[in-house]
Amino acid sequence: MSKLLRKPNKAEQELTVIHNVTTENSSLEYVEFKVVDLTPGAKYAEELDEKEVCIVAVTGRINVTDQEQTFRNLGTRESVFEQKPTDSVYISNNRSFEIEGVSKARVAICYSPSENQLPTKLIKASDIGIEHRGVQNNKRLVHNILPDSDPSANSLLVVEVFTESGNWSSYPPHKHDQDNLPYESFLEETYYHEMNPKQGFVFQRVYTDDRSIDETMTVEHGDVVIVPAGYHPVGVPDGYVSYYLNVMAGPKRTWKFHNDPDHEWILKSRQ
Ligand SMILES: O=C[C@H](O)[C@@H](O)[C@H](O)CC(=O)O
Repeated sequence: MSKLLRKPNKAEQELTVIHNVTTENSSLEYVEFKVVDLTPGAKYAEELDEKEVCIVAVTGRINVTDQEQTFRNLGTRESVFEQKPTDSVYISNNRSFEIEGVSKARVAICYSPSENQLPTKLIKASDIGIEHRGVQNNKRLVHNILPDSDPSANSLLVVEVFTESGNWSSYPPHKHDQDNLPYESFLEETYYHEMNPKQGFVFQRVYTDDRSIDETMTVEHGDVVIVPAGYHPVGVPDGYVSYYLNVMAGPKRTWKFHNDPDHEWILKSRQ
């Protein structure tokens, strides 16, 4: 199995760590990512050092505290495929946090480096920027949870994307693996995937210009794909809807991607 593909832990306890992608157990240097499942009353707590987090109520309802403020009953959906934005909380470096399950909940904890402590921020579902991107078979719905236009974070970018049956996203293939602004930024990335129906799959290719990375993966419900570098398109088979949550981070908090020149004609042919 590809080293870029992570399968979910399927144990079921009060607190279950479904995924734990770290800079120690992956090739990433900026992005870290956890998915935890909580039953009602179960708690997950952590002390942050030089990292910031965005805590996303993926499904179900949670309480979140940074020991100074407490945000209660966060979360707006039982399934991501209700396709409505959800609540998140940004917490900066050198703070601690605790997440408590109010209902059965799945929570994404998105990490990146941070040295300049910023205020904790509730990112309300109602404040999420919604984008309908693409045309023809590249249509996708984007919820910008923590985009580079929001100055609330030091290095973290978080977005969730819905791609309908028979469509592609992160397509035409693009990459952001060069620290070369204004032309391209260097952002590592993780994808947390869900499928509807659950037995579905998508194909995701991660590849570099020199093909030193060239992995095409069959990605299933609950899988994580790690993108240390390279283009990273996603194709969704007929009959299924794809969801993924992206975490991005790098030396500069700017999302400036570069399209694969072999496929950029697709965009130009539709102008
Ligand atoms: O670089 C960002 C990720 O590849 C996705 O968020 C992608 O941009 C989603 C899309 O526009 O299709």
